[in-house]
Amino acid sequence: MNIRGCATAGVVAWHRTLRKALLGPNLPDVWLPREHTPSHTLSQESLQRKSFDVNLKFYDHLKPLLWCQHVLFLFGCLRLAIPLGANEHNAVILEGKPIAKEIKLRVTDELRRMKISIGRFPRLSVVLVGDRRDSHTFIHIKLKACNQVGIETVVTQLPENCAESDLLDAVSGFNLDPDVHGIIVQLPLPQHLDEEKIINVVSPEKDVDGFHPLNVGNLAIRGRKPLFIPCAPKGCIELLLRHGVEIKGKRAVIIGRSKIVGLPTSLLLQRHHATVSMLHAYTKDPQQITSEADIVVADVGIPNIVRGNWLKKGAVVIDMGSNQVKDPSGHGFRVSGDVCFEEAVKVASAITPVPGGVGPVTVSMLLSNTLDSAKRAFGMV
Ligand SMILES: NC(=O)C1=CN([C@@H]2O[C@H](COP(=O)(O)OP(=O)(O)OC[C@H]3O[C@@H](n4cnc5c(N)ncnc54)[C@H](OP(=O)(O)O)[C@@H]3O)[C@@H](O)[C@H]2O)C=CC1
Ligand SMILES: Nc1nc(=O)c2c([nH]1)NC[C@@H]1CN(c3ccc(C(=O)N[C@@H](CCC(=O)O)C(=O)O)cc3)C=[N+]21
Repeated sequence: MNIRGCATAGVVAWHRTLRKALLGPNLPDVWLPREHTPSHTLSQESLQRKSFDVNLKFYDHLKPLLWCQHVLFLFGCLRLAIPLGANEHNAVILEGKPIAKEIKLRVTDELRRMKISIGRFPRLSVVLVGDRRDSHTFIHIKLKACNQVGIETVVTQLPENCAESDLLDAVSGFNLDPDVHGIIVQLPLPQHLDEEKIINVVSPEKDVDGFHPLNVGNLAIRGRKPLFIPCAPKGCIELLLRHGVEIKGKRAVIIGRSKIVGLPTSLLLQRHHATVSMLHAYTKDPQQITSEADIVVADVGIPNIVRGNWLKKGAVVIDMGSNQVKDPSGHGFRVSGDVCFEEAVKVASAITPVPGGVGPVTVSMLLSNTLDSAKRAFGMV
């Protein structure tokens, strides 16, 4: 596949008053029966209409000037002659940072009240095996966020070649510790360790990643409620809902079927009554299938694999990719999404940026899950 380099374009941030979303620190119920499923106000059509309205207003202002067809013609020629700049597109930019900020404030406030009322606070234990650059980056981001809101953290770092029993012992220790409310084992693990075995050992009550089979199973089956929903998929849905993107009845394509993102995102989108297709490494003609989707979620781990010509005009694009790539300048690394932003932004009606899209919301969901876990442990729910 031809994957062209595609730098993330600088874009005008689009801010919209944040509506109270359905998923947040208090995890309101998304498992309502069909008649109660909220319909969201800003559909894709209206997202498109919104940008169209902006264009109309722009031309309204120009109307007095465009007093004859000659001027119009001249303007048209000029317009065509100037190459489209990075900001001249119609897609709404689905910013994640303001959402993450708001969730963090709510978590901070709840934690403050928790400390005042019972003098206790949540603690998150993080287990890191090996020395992967990206794992270090992700853990640094999570620890920083915990520190900002007042969640205590404990990090256990094991060497790349550690024995499976060392890792199992570390997790079991955290399971037994009543002062630990959340446990994450950073993935991926080195090849010699059995990922599924480790995940099975994490107590489902402390599984703030939502990867334990009990939590995944309860997410998968209609009418059941998991203790935790995985953070990135929860962030994806939160972002869609807060930006008023209608999910019900829409065709969603998820590229990637990982347990961290793709699979649970498909389950959540189905909970919200989307019709979901899953694409993976063996899918034939992913471009054709993706081009039929109203909502596209990219979770592949390959920079810029999703090109502009994969997308239906007006699709909503959620780029979950967070790939560290060497900076073209030769100095250090930068983060790149799975979607070629520069191309997609011209076709989509709304798109998440990388960085600053789903990533920060994912991290705020980890804080929210840890808070929920502590509340359950303290009998506050
Ligand atoms: N923003 C966020 O909050 C988060 C971002 N991420 C990012 O998401 C990306 C993916 O991570 P993760 O889910 O852990 O990755 P995995 O490697 O676990 O999964 C990748 C998926 O992509 C599929 N795939 C691989 N190549 C192709 C292809 N050519 N066409 C279609 N599908 C393909 C694989 O298919 P198959 O199953 O057949 O192998 C697999 O299902 C990374 O960039 C990661 O950093 C991850 C978590 C959170
Ligand atoms: N047990 C486990 N749980 C995870 O949740 C988990 C994991 N393992 N392994 C790896 C993936 C990846 N992941 C991300 C988290 C935050 C950003 C994030 O905040 N990204 C920033 C940029 C980050 C950067 O600068 O590199 C952004 O998009 O703005 C991205 C990706 C969680 N994961």
